[in-house]
Amino acid sequence: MLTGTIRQGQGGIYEVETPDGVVEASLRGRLKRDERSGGKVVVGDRVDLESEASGEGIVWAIQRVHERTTLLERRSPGKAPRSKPIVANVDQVLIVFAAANPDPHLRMLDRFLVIAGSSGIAPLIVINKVDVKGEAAARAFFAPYEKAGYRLLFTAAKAGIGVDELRESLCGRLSALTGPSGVGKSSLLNAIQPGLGLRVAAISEAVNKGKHTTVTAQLIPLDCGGWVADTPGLRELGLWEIDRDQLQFYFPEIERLLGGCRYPTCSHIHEPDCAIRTAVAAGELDAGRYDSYRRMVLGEDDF
Ligand SMILES: Nc1nc2c(ncn2[C@@H]2O[C@H](COP(=O)(O)OP(=O)(O)OP(=O)(O)O)[C@@H](O)[C@H]2O)c(=O)[nH]1
Ligand SMILES: [Zn+2]
Repeated sequence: MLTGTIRQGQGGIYEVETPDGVVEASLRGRLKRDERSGGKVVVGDRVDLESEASGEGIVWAIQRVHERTTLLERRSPGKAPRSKPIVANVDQVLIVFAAANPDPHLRMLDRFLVIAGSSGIAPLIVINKVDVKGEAAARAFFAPYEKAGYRLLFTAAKAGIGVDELRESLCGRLSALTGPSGVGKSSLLNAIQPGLGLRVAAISEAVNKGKHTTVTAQLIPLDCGGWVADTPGLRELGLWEIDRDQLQFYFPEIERLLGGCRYPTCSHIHEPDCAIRTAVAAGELDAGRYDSYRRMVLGEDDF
């Protein structure tokens, strides 16, 4: 028996990374029936394999899926909301934005942070292209995020700023990568490990060409151990639905103030004596972050 990690899966055949190398495996028995009824084995899943002799030599069968630590799912809105699992066992979500070129869209960053938070996965915010306007300016601009308690890394892919630190954060872990187009995701990955960005870009390209129904997430192995997952589904932000009354828990700086409002069921939108709105008025809570919260609660955060 072998234990491994699913790196890729298509048409019922899974590529599994094991201590003995990468093998191909397929589902057997109960797992196969589960698959038909909607239960899914996804990229990142840890699985037990058993070998079966066949005419073509040894074939591997997936016998058991280990319990998942986390699961990134895409939740589609609609009358019958469906959730589609994308990647299992992600340790951190890397959210890459540029300090400039393109200018950062903070309301979009907030949306990414809520998705990570609601999935129970630690986000790591990477601010790239700090060479354009300087690192000090970038740090000042993103100060509300540091204050909220998020971890930020400031990088410049070409100048090599922050690249070693980023590599260190990735080694030995399974990281999901996301962020808008043109912020330098591929450039950063190439700086970490030559050729890495190219592999990820090839996946994104297939997705952008509208083939995303057949392209699933893939784990790309790192030389230093661990993987980067390019998760096409994570980019389709409009399709993620988050329970509105849960949103307050995914803004850490709002969550810390909970309990201070007059009404225990306060939505922090219109009620009197709201601790959150009081903090915004006093300049203690970032007005932009609150605006994101408000728009998400009211369903006005489409972009
Ligand atoms: N000044 C500066 N330019 C950068 C930096 N990193 C990347 N770029 C440039 O920004 C542009 C976009 O970089 P990519 O690495 O392709 O960005 P991406 O996020 O992978 O873009 P998509 O593939 O569209 O998602 C390229 O012209 C890069 O040369 C940086 O740190 N500083
Ligand atoms: Zn309130």
